[in-house]
Amino acid sequence: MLRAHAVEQVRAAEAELLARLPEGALMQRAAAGLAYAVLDFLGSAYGRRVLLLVGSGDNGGDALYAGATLARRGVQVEAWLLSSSAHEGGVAALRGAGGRIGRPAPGAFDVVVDGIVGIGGRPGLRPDAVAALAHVAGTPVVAVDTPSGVDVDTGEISGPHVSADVTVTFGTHKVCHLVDPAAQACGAIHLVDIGLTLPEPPVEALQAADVAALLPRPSLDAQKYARGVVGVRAGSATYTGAALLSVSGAACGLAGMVRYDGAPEAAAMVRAAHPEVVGPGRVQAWVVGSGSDDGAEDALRRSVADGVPLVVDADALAHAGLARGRPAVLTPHAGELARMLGVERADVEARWLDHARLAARQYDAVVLLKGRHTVIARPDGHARVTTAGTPWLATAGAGDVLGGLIGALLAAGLTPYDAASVGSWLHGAAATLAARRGPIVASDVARSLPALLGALATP
Ligand SMILES: NC(=O)C1=CN([C@@H]2O[C@H](COP(=O)(O)OP(=O)(O)OC[C@H]3O[C@@H](n4cnc5c(N)ncnc54)[C@H](OP(=O)(O)O)[C@@H]3O)[C@@H](O)[C@H]2O)[C@@H](O)CC1
Ligand SMILES: [K+]
Repeated sequence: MLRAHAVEQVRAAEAELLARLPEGALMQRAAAGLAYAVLDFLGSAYGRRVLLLVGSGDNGGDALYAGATLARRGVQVEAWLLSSSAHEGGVAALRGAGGRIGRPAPGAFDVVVDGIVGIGGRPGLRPDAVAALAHVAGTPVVAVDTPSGVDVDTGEISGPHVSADVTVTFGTHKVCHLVDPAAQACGAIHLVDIGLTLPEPPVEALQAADVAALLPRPSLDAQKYARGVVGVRAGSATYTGAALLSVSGAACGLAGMVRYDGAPEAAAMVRAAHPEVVGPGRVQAWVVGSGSDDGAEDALRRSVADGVPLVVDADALAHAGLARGRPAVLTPHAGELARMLGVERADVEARWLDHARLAARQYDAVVLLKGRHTVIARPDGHARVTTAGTPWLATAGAGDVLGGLIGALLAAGLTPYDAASVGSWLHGAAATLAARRGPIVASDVARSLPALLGALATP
């Protein structure tokens, strides 16, 4: 599990460790990891030029000590101090190693190291930092701990900030490394272990091993009903494709049986494409809403009346209040969530985590907010972020496949929170697998699921 902690938790863990270590030891660990990450990025040391942008705190200290290590390896290191004060030990170390302090000499740099602010920074950048970044625009950036200027605990961006190619962080991930839009400003993330002992994090991201451990597997004496029956109430005479795609996600093999309950035109197409799918009857989970047109409210009412877990998607989200307090996963994109909360879409896109949590609380259900990094929030505020995926997944009908897949996981007995986060991860990973062969459409995602599940050792 990839865990993202709050600054307050990191500070407490740091204090506990600092009390047991010689002075400066923790910063040396961080700086050593940073120096090797920069060397790795450069690919060689001798004759390369690195500019450190240094703020007043320990974030700048990390950059300066790492700069000293790089200078000793033959890198030409210059440090541009952006504040009237800078970490004294770090400045002395860089000078001692032959680094230069002051405004940068003319000529191009191979890398800029952003040591302006880390977890002690307030969102936004001061004018000096903005001017310094403009001066080196176009040079690759390695950010120390966090890209300066982003809001570390929320992933929000409210002013100028650094956009990094790599972010080297210490001890644990922070929320801004996972949650957009800040996560997009991090580039690739490299975690350096510095020995912190941390409590449960507020945000986490499932990894392949977590997904494999949570996947439902048939028992030795399995029978189809016990493995779970998932029912799909999606699609209509007008939107037959939504029925097919939702069923293709549900028919991933993770539940024992799929039932389809919808318009005869759609049902005929579903039967032709998926002969194993049967008609309406008892189910352990319902998937409701995609392409349901004006039948969405009725479909959701009937599904809620069954008392089983639900996936509420698309047209049914306008009636999501019917599912309040039920074991349910609501799967809006930003526009749908904005309508559910009565806010602007731009507000949701500026504050993903906050809005996903707000909706989860308000609807008393798990909310899966679809985006580049999908956020899954529980009513108690705990959240997971899906980092598996590919930009090719931004394609019509992909959400239908996701709804069906989550429904299968619910029917198989996963909690709504696990079903949503495992389903979202599988969906992203299946799309990534499919996109190896070229551009994809939604049905390619469903078609890639068996190979992905096989690789995760399902049987
Ligand atoms: N925790 C750990 O385990 C470890 C932490 N380590 C490292 O320490 C870092 C945290 O260091 P930190 O606490 O000194 O804070 P930091 O981020 O350098 O900011 C400091 C000062 O910046 C200023 N400032 C604020 N906002 C600003 C802005 N927008 N733009 C410009 N300036 C701004 C403000 O001072 P002011 O100028 O307002 O007086 C503030 O006090 C952490 O990210 C990691 O790199 C590792 O070495 C070892 C393990
Ligand atoms: K930084």
